[in-house]
Amino acid sequence: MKYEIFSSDSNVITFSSFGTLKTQLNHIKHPLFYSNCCYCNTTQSSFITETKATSCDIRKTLARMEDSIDHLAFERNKAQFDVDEMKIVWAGSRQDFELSDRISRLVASDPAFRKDDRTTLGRKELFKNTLRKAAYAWKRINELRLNEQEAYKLRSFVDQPAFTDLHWGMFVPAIQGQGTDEQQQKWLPLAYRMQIIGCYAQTELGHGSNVQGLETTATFDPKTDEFVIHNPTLTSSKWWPGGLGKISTHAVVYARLIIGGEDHGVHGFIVQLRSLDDHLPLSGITIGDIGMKFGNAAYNTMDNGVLRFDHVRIPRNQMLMRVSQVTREGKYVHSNVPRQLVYGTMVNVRQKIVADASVALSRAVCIATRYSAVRRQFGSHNGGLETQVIDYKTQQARLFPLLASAYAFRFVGEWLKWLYMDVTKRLQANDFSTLPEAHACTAGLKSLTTTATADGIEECRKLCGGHGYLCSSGLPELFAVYVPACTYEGDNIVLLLQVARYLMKTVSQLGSGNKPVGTTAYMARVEQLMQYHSDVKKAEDWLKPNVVLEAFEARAARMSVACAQNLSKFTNPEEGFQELAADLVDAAVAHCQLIVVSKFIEKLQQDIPGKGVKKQLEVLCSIYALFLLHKHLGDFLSTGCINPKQGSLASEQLRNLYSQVRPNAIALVDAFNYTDHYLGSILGRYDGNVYPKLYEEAWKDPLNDSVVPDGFKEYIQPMLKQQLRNARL
Ligand SMILES: Cc1cc2nc3c(=O)[nH]c(=O)nc-3n(C[C@H](O)[C@H](O)[C@H](O)COP(=O)(O)OP(=O)(O)OC[C@H]3O[C@@H](n4cnc5c(N)ncnc54)[C@H](O)[C@@H]3O)c2cc1C
Repeated sequence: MKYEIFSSDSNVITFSSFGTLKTQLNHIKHPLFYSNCCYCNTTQSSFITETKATSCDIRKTLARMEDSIDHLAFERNKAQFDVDEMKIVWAGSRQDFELSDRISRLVASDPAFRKDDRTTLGRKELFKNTLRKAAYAWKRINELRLNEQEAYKLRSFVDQPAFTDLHWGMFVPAIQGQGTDEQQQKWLPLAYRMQIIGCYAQTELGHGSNVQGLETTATFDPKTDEFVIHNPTLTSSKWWPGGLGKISTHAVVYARLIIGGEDHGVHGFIVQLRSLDDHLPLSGITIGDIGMKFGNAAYNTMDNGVLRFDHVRIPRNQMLMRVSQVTREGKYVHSNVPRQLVYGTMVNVRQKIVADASVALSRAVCIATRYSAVRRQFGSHNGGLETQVIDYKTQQARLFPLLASAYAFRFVGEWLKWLYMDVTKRLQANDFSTLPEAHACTAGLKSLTTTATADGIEECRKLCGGHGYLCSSGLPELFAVYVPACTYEGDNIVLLLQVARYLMKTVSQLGSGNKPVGTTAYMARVEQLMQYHSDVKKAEDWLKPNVVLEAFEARAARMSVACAQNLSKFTNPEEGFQELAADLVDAAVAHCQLIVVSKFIEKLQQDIPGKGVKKQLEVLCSIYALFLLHKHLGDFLSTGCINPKQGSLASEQLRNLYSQVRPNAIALVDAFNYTDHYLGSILGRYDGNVYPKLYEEAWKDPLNDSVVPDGFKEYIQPMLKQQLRNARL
């Protein structure tokens, strides 16, 4: 089909494949199309209009029209549920939805937050661009008088890691959690107004996971009533803290407290690093950035830093003294505030990481799902359309479990937020009974969700074929920014080993009257779970929440019990723990997967309004659980929880579920309500107008600034002309 427009400058503009032109003409009501538009009234195969507009006007108008076409409308029309209601479920509440929606649009519509050229910037330019955005964001936060939650949202939608993340996310909470009332009164108002900027300096060149191995010292000098902060070795240099390299004026520095030659272990100290006037490092301090990190742009917007102290003195009252104190006389005393309070802060930080995992995974899934509906490969008959790649069963089997995981992580994150509030309330009432379990549970969920998200983003990149590898797909940068989440705030394996220790302790106490609590409560039924055999007889049986839950409980309990039995064979339990570490990690993963599955099921027991919304969530919940069962079939079979036939029935059911998700896939990712700005992906554009935009984007690359590249004359021409021997290389 061919469409022609004759313009006043006698140009004929020809267009093909304008299937939706007619509806668009009615919608746009551009004066250009009011007269002589025979296409609107006839069914003939060409569209001819004469107009006084110039060809340039027409091209622009048609480009605008093209932009207003929703290429995914036919997919959206297939949805069997109320997307607006799902948006509210995803956001947590109507209020949360409205807040997110408002702030994300505010950021998206402000050209100062543009980020489409970010991956082509050099490090210095990129860093300056980050500083400008951070300062502008802070200005807008103040101008608009945003509250804490709104300000947090604004910073996240700006979507560019910056020193402010550490200031608000680590420095402020460290003082809130570990500072005395007096210290909080002194430092927090300065931090809240950003009159000082802080970071969290724990990790050293030689030690990260093993915090007790830190070497920086803080030696008390009773003569001057000061601590002397010092780095005795190269490996004791602080290394990694975000915001430290170039920006922070202050840091919470973790160092070994030494009094009268006695080592009292690692404590936190507030240390000023740079002058508040000229930003130069204070005397005795060496400080800088640790260098480029993985990926283009990505986390290179952050100044992760190196820091060394050469006998730097700070007043005694800058040790964070909520839990333990050093008196004027140099006595080390514990306050009456319990040490476990520190774990409360950790629970808070980790629950935020779990919430962030669902956001990062859902962004990647949104991009891959939309693009999979746009992309067509093979399957054309008689010149018809090729198959959308989302219709390939292999694509569905890779993509839909990730979609389900994004929802699963969203709900477990929501539950963790509740858990943190519950723990806080209990701590205030001096009830520490649930703290170890909450601590193990958040450590495990941090590990599980960040690992699955990092792997999931990479899978989404592959799901987008070659174009997924382009920076303009948004996926390489998303991956590069996200992947260190597997390492910071606790290496994921080290965390799983902590969970395993907690599980072994729980198993060892079974029958002792110490009842397992919270997420380990199922262990109380260990005898029953050891006898369990699934009674699944047909594929649909796997849709029953209780059937799934019992299988997951039995698998987790049996893996823990097996580890405990194997451990008991070792005379030295620590040696046994090291030897069996890989099995222990598997047991911890099984336990954490059970938590996610059970929290998804619990969510479905709530009243969820909106046409078809609950049904969709039920499908996703079953996909999440059965996908895990399929992936870890070896665990379920070797522990004897299910038999091979039941395993293949689960796979059969999974295939059915994928078919049920297919018509709803686009609407399910629309429910995340991400703006195109936030997604930052041409492949994931809401309107699905992928190809023209990819084409346009290519020409914006700095390499295309000139037709003949810089360097041609010196290096390529001599090669072509066989003159390399004389060339100055
Ligand atoms: C982007 C980024 C930002 C960061 N920001 C900050 C910050 O703001 N402030 C800060 O203080 N730090 C920060 N860090 C540091 C981070 O917290 C540490 O890197 C992290 O704690 C891991 O410690 P590590 O690097 O020493 O790893 P290691 O512990 O050396 O890990 C190396 C390997 O050994 C394994 N391993 C270690 N111990 C064990 C064990 N007991 N059993 C089995 N395997 C083990 C690990 O699984 C891993 O595979 C940041 C790191 C990154 C990457």
